[in-house]
Amino acid sequence: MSDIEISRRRLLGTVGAAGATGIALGAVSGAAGYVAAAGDPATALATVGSASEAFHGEHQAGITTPLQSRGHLIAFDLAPGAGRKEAVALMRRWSATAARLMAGEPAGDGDTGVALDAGPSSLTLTFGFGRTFFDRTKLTARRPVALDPLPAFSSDQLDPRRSDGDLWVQIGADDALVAFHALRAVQKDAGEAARVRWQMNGFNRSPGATAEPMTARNLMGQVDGTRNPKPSEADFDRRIFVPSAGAEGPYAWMAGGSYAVVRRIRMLLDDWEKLPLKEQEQVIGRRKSDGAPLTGGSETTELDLDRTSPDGTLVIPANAHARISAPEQNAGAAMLRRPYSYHDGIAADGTPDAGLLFVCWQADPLRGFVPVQRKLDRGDALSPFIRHEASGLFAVPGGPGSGEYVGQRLLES
Ligand SMILES: C=CC1=C(C)c2cc3[nH]c(cc4nc(cc5[nH]c(cc1n2)c(C)c5CCC(=O)O)C(CCC(=O)O)=C4C)c(C)c3C=C
Ligand SMILES: [Fe+2]
Repeated sequence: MSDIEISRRRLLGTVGAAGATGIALGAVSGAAGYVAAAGDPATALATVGSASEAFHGEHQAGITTPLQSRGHLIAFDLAPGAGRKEAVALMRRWSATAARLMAGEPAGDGDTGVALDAGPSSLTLTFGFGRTFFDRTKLTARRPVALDPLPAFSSDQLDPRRSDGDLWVQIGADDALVAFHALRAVQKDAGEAARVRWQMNGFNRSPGATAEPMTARNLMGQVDGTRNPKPSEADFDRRIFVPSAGAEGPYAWMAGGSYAVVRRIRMLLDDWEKLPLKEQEQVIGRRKSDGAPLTGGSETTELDLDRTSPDGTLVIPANAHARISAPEQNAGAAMLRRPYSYHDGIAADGTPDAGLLFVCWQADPLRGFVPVQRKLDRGDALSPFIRHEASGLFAVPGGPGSGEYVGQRLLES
């Protein structure tokens, strides 16, 4: 066992016990620590590092996991000459690394030490296969129809170099160093087998930044995620995950899996921020302050899509984003949105290169992203303020069982 392994294991053991008594991680690692009484908001801050997500299970982690504060999305292409054999070895390496890192252990020999002193911090690594992966590995017969290319949308301005890819990895963590540590480990594990095609880095609010857990805000300042399907809802699994029951035939390997649509959506913030508050609210159909529908109530109140003002106009405009994207307006089409914000500095034209790394999950993109985006593309009031710049669609297999690696049921079928 390396020195790094010993010190991280020891630390985690201590934090596990400390979490129960409310002692901050900082106190354990020797930084300026404090003792918080149970129920004190400071207790929540103290537990950020010690929270962990399971690597094994029916579904991969990072789908229903609450939004983490840091994210990296990376697509890889298999190297020239690499095929199924190299893909198997790579998925084995990535899975072993993910299992270790998510448990708060070092990556193995040659660990960079970047995550030393930190707990797992809700780290997740989620792996997916793009359409081109199946040709490269001669598994075309096992490629699901759901991976057919997304249709072109009239407002798309997609950069092919930052789109698609053979393999996709989503990394999320509630600590920037823990996320970066995992990113480097994944890149190193790729070795000679795969090359980075594109990488995007994102963020969300840090846990503990608000007095109580709240729906996230995006860089336009809107409360974003209110009407996401909830795991407690009866139809959640059916909407988000490929059913396990009766899964057989060439696509049985996707049982318990999900399809991720990834869109890098630039926000034209200089234009948006000039728009008066009232007009911003009309664009979405919800209040900016608390996310409540313009028809009243609180964030979770149902939208009253039929309500009109005394002058006869709809209170939630016909082209409001929340109206157009609602499942009731799209034959029930729904998806789990799990985005990260991004900011890559100032573009050549002097405007912020910032927006949303929109990631959404569904059992079938044709009953999730595609019909909703078709509708939005035709008349969403938000369209003048956003630009879709990159796109990807990935088949994300179910979670690995004990002793399995991610994608084993595809690669060894
Ligand atoms: C095709 C799918 C969608 C894209 C692309 C999209 C981009 C996008 N959305 C916002 C901000 C908000 N979206 C909201 C709701 C909402 N959006 C979609 C789909 C896409 N959004 C759905 C399915 C829903 C839920 C509709 C419903 O069930 O009623 C909201 C309102 C609050 C909420 O429910 O989350 C906001 C705000 C931005 C800024 C954006 C691109 C940058
Ligand atoms: Fe939206």
